[in-house]
Amino acid sequence: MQQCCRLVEEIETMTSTPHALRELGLNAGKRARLHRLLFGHGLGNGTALFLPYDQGLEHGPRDFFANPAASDPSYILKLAVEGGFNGIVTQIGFAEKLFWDFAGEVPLILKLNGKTDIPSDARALSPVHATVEDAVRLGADAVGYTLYVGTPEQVTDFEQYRTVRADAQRLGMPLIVWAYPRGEAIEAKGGRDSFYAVDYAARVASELGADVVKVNFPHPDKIADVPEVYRASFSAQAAIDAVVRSANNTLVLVSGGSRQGDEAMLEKATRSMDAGATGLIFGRNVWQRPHEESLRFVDQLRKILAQHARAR
Ligand SMILES: O=P(O)(O)OC[C@H]1O[C@](O)(COP(=O)(O)O)[C@@H](O)[C@@H]1O
Repeated sequence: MQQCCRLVEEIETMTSTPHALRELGLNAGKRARLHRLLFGHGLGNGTALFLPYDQGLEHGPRDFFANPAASDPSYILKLAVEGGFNGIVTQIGFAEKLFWDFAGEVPLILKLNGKTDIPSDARALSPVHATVEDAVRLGADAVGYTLYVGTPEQVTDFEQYRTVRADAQRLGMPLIVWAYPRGEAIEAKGGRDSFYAVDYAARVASELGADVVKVNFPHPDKIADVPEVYRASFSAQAAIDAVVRSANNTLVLVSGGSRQGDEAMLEKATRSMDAGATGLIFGRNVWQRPHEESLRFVDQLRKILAQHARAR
């Protein structure tokens, strides 16, 4: 019994240490761009608030029903500038045709792959349709790649990812991996939001050389993989702490997900930053509401980030 309590205590005191940028072993280009993203925009304190805008591809126009104005990318760009975001994530189409209007005002993260949700997720694979060279040409400060961890297409995904990673390394472009567990095998092990799946995906991204990993917040009740001895004290905070630890020297961004109440989102944000995450990447929870309300919500998120400055 005593031994068990000691183990629980030891794990609980292994708090996640946020890494300083200079400790990450990045090449000069990656470090310069990440520095610009984290210290030259947003609050400029090393934390980040990113605005993802690829849901029109990933989910379809239904995501804009709650706030039809948000289907216009110019509306979102304006929101990103007014909200003081560290960057906006778009696919190549909007980056090519619309971004020039706001060039330099808000950093671009070019998403290199993406898919629709029309076919089932059982064999999910996100095809690449833009290159790291496109990102350089468009003045982007990072690229994004969705890696579906656990699907039968994982082998192809890893091969595709290898080329992107090598290009990003060569061109000094920070690589943000959307580490998303998917497929039947994952469902059988507790589901895409289980602790097992999210924690494993964070580790995979880190081992495969991601500079930044984007994860969903793990569901604290889905903890099948947590050793019995630790289970009784397992909490939402312990779950996200462990995920940040698994990401190791890869910076962590926590995803928003579908629209929830503000209280739940602010709690998720606080827990993530307390765990050592670098920042948040919230889309639908920001723009599926009227403009002024979006800005008020962003302001609350910024207050949380302001309390969690990170080292250079
Ligand atoms: O695969 P999912 O969970 O349906 O969601 C994917 C979407 O979520 C994001 O990763 C984050 O955006 P949200 O904050 O709107 O969830 C988007 O980049 C992407 O379009």
